[in-house]
Amino acid sequence: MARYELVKRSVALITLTNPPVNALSSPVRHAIAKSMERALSDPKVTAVVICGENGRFCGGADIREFAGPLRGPPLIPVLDAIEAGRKPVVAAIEGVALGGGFELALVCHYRIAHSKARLGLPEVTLGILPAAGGSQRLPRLIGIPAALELITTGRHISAQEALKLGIVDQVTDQNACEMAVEFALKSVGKPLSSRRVSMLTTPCPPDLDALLEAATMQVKKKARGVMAPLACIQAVRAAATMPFSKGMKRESELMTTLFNSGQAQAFQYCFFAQRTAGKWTLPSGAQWNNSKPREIRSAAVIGLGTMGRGIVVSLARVGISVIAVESEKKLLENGRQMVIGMLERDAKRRGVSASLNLLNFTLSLQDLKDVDLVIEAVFEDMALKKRVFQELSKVCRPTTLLCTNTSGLDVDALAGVTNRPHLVAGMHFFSPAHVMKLLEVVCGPRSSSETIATAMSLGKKMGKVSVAVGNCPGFVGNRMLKPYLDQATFLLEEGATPEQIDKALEDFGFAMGVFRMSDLAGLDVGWRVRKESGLTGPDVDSKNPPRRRQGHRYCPIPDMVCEQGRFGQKTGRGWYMYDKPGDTNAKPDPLIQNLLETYRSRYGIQPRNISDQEIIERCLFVLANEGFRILEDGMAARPEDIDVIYLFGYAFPRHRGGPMFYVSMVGLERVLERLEYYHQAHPDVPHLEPSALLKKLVACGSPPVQKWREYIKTMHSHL
Ligand SMILES: CCCCCCCC(=O)CC(=O)SCCNC(=O)CCNC(=O)[C@H](O)C(C)(C)COP(=O)(O)OP(=O)(O)OC[C@H]1O[C@@H](n2cnc3c(N)ncnc32)[C@H](O)[C@@H]1OP(=O)(O)O
Ligand SMILES: NC(=O)C1=CN([C@@H]2O[C@H](COP(=O)(O)OP(=O)(O)OC[C@H]3O[C@@H](n4cnc5c(N)ncnc54)[C@H](O)[C@@H]3O)[C@@H](O)[C@H]2O)C=CC1
Repeated sequence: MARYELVKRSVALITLTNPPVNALSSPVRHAIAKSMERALSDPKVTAVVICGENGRFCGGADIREFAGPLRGPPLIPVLDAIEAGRKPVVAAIEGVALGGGFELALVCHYRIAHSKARLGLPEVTLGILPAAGGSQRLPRLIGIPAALELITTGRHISAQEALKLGIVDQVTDQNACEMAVEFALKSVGKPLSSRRVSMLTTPCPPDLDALLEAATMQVKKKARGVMAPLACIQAVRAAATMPFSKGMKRESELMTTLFNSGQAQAFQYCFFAQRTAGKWTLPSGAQWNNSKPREIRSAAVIGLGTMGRGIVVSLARVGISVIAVESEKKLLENGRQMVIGMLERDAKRRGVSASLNLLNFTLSLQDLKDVDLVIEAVFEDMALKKRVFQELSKVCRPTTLLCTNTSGLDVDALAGVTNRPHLVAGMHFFSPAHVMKLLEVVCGPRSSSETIATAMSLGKKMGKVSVAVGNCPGFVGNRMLKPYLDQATFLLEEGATPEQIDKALEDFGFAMGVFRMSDLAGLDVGWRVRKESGLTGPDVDSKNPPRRRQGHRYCPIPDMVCEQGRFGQKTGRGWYMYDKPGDTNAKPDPLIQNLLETYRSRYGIQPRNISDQEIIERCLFVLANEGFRILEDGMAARPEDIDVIYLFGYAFPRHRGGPMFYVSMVGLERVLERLEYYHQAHPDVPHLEPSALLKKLVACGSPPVQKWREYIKTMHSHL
């Protein structure tokens, strides 16, 4: 787990050998401790270099070990021994030095980094803090403001920035390890006391309290209810106000609190869930590691509306040439201006030049003869989409992949009108498509493994988190959203207000409650869908029986809001009122209060006090209940995929781990019991009826979420 060799006759070279990221697992910590002992006790050795195999210094603690009790030597004494040693130790940083890996570098007396290396303390993103001395050493090395920013955000920095901040001593374009050996030889005999970071005094700014207060306000605003950034600030305060040994004690206490909070488990679950989601499988046995994606050099996007523009930007900025198609000259010109503006702003932000030369705009599908892949993003209208796919089928070469960005229509029905159903799949982006990280890759029953591999790999290339899902109405994300939104409006009928429901969800951790979010997205979108599916509109008999449509409870309040021309932020009125159209500051609107009161009295509904607990349970348990049904139906391969979809597509709070992880933490038995209770109270809401899988899991002793797959295995899978 670490190789020891003597180089240049007097330098002990310790190479961490724990692929893929040289994480500090128990055997690695053990090997470092033993190697250091050997180097310090060998009189031939005058200096030490620590590096990592395969061009990666160290990715930090082995996160998998956090799930169990500590085994092997604890990290802190191993690090302390390096710093205290009487021979100079140089860290040769290539690839990454993250978390415990960065802390390992901080105890070395010198740090040499390769110009492409990235450094950081990402612990906060795992719900913890740098607890192997990082929160105490970094402020001593670079001062409070810079350390505070790095520790509370977990941001990775470049070697150049690390040099500027004084974290590394030298940056090289050459082999960092060889440079470090030369550097180590030159350091022999030089005094080490000023190189021991723990011995430095933290440079303390005069306005320390104000600085920490401002940081506290900032993190509270950015990450509602998340404990780790606040603990990071307290640890940095300790570095500023306490001697090193006391600061270490404080760091350790804060770490223990975070570890026992449940939030750390949720964050760490998210880390692995995100990586698991890329590992797709199809019923044919084809999967991520046995299917080859095609390389996509050119693509076309049809429709330059809200979604199409963002998709064009996502493709062009990773070097794919794009032909963008619209139906009318004016719309094409408008789309062109928008896309160019978006690409230019994006390039400016990233400090690169905009790849405008990759763009072509046309009104004719005939121009798509030679593209490798097409993404259709026209209106959500099956007849229109079928016409487009038939046309594409004729125009594009037979090997071109045809994808649709539909948010819920039958991908296989579209495949069926083409001459290449195996090359058709869904690529469901989220709005705004150039910003949102999620991509649902919809696998139709006839999509080939190469098609899925290509869509997944293209998603990755565009920087998306891609999740393979089955072909059912709404796929995974939107299918689950419907019962969640329904519950929110049922709660309005029963006595709650939009403000109350939003506050409960925001206190839970969502950046925006369901009504504020709907105002942002636009209320007309859902209204159009409801009209098209016959749930509302002039032809629907809304009185007979009232508040029931297509056999189930139906809440017409969202339709009534839309009938008043209130489409959300863009019209300056929605569930809330805004000072002017486009404004984002939502204020409670007395007209909505009136509407709700009139509605309740018309239907003889006695409003009742609804607790925040009921809001959370009804909205989120029903969300997860649909997730269980999706797993039963084989439309998602595992609960982790559902959670990743909700984390990246619907901003589910990360410290709750996603809807499926959240209910597993609440306890499946309790969730089942509450769903049964609510279903009894509202028998006309089928989504409240506990799913068979939830019942099965409870009957099997409520296994942890990572084990659910074993119970789903026997069921029919579309993935
Ligand atoms: C009271 C005292 C207590 C003291 C406690 C001390 C506590 C600490 O010491 C604190 C810590 O370090 S916490 C860990 C901090 N490090 C990180 O957050 C880095 C996590 N990794 C990354 O960012 C990327 O993998 C990275 C940028 C490194 C590489 O990205 P890539 O895209 O190239 O590769 P991935 O697909 O992300 O990863 C490849 C495989 O490696 C697994 N992995 C990565 N980092 C890991 C890590 N740190 N621990 C365990 N497994 C890790 C990853 O899951 C993936 O596995 P497979 O999916 O199975 O291939
Ligand atoms: N808006 C959203 O938040 C999301 C929408 N989607 C899906 O993306 C698709 C597009 O939605 P939006 O961009 O919101 O719609 P949009 O109404 O903003 O844009 C659609 C565009 O397609 C163009 N178009 C229509 N027929 C065309 C044709 N035959 N050839 C070329 N262009 C044509 C229209 O002129 C319009 O500019 C829909 O299937 C929708 O369900 C998916 C995810 C999120």
